[in-house]
Amino acid sequence: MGRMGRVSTAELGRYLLTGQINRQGCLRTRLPQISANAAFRQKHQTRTFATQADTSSSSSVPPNATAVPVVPFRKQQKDQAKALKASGKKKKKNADNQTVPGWELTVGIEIHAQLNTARKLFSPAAASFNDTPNSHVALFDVAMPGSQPLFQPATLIPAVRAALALNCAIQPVSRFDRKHYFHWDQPAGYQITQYYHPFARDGHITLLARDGIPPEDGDCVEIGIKQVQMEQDTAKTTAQPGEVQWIDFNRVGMPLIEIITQPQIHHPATAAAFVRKVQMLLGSVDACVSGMEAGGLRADVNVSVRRTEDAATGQLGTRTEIKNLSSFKAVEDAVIAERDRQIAVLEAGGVVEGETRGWSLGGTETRRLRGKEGEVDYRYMPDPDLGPVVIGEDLVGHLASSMGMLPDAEIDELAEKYGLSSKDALSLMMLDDGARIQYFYNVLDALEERLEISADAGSDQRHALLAANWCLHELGKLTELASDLGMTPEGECHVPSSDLAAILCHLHRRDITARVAKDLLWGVFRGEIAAGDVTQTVESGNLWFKELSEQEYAGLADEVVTGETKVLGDFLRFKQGKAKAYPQGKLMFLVGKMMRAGAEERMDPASAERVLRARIEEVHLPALESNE
Ligand SMILES: Nc1ncnc2c1ncn2[C@@H]1O[C@H](COP(=O)(O)OP(=O)(O)OP(=O)(O)O)[C@@H](O)[C@H]1O
Ligand SMILES: [Mg+2]
Ligand SMILES: [Mg+2]
Repeated sequence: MGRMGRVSTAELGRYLLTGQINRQGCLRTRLPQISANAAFRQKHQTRTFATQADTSSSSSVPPNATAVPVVPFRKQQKDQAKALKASGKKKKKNADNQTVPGWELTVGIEIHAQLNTARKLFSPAAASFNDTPNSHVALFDVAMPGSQPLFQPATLIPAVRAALALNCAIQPVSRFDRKHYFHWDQPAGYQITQYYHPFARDGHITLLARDGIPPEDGDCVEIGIKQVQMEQDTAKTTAQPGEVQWIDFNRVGMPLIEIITQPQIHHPATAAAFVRKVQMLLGSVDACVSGMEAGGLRADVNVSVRRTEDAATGQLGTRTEIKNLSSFKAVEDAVIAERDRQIAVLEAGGVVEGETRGWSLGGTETRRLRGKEGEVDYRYMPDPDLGPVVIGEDLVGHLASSMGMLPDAEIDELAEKYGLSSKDALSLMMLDDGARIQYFYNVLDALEERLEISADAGSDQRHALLAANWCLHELGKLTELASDLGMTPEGECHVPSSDLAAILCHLHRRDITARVAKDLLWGVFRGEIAAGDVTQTVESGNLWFKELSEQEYAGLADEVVTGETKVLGDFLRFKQGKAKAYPQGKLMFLVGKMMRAGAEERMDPASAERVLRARIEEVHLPALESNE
């Protein structure tokens, strides 16, 4: 399809009859599959397990690992950052770059988020992600003459939930307008949107320090939300070499909400924190199931600057808008770059022009896309085919009362109940588009069942903290490689929650060592241990933890201390008050020696450390002193 050309009606007709235009190529790029197995083994020398179920060649690869060939977005970004560094254009660290003396930054954000619905906004075609291109298209979606919009009321459910999570007032009556502009991704030549009569207004969210706002913003900052409106998404286009664009009309007409903030953000990190928090809020009320990484959320940032002494006038500087940012980091980086560009223009005596600009991932500057917003006449007009949207108080009341706990309350609860740091709690909630926390709850349920602990019994929640740490950190290690956990929104992945619970149950009871537990995790992940077979694997591999006795530990401790007079001297100096800090490093050095000297599968590093420390204090130091 040529550049800037509208899709001809004839061509669309051909598509509708045969389903055959531009089917190919709209899929995400597929890179050669990386052998998860080989790379894991290289990186982590872990125990391997013979596959229980069968011995066919594919058995050691996790069931879905082959279906995840895409290089994770995070890794792409890391690579780009690396390349940038290597090219010598080293940037100032963002943390030190939140303010410019003499200038005030103002940012307002528009977020477009795909709603979690079964149908498109005005047609009964399925709203589905990543399906065969052009397979969910109704006549109306491609503006076939004679087709009419059919508002799908069910789309209001996630929309209203989202607006409630953003503390908005739901409007009893809202209306749809046509906003005209011509682009190949929009067959009708206009987008149906609610700009002038949105369904929700006057909201706000509160950003806390833990959300990542910079110290300049204090403990918390409230960002006003001007309005939330429903609108149609455009088709997805993929640029091809030779000025060709591939178009996927599956996305056209998908229901979006646009969230528009007041211009109340004054630091780059706050802009990123805002978008991150909105994503988390929308996910937590099930309004949106796919985040920025998956393209379900896109942000436009509006940036202006003014001299500090002009702040009293109440007049903001001229804004420019940077469209279509697709990561939190891009939001922060683009705001910094645009702020600095505008300041440079003004300091050189120029004027900032209102314009739309673009940003490339990993870039260092924004670039002009088109001129003054005011020059574009969208010719807004009420859509004559659509009546007003009337939202009843009963619906709003029902959705408000069935919404469940919002993220801030949940983070506080995770911290209070299980002793998680709020940083870890936040990470659990953000990972896998919100599915990781569900996985944690699944693991915790299964673990409590095995340990026969009732969910709210007593204050001893060490098992929950253990589960949280594994769901976050040990699972995180599995994904360090360009591989995927295959996490579903229901909180299940290549490591079934019941199997992780089995591993953690044995670990919690000290039936196995942490080392063995980690090996089991890798075994389950690689498919070498079939679902439900954890305990059997421990049994058949004779991996149970038969811990050394106290005497045996003591014997090993004495063995490794022998001849270490210099090291013992450090402990003595501490004992005699000649050194301030306990020589913990030296202690761990000796623990390491102990672990190597004994049978690893029979030793717990914590027990080794405890006995060693006692032996040094009670036996070896007194001996040393009496020798002096
Ligand atoms: N001087 C300013 N500096 C920074 N941000 C501003 C300024 N004036 C307005 N904004 C912000 O710009 C955004 C304007 O978004 P809005 O959707 O209302 O208009 P638009 O950008 O013209 O529309 P669209 O991009 O959807 O066609 C808001 O978030 C608002 O807070
Ligand atoms: Mg807008
Ligand atoms: Mg805008």
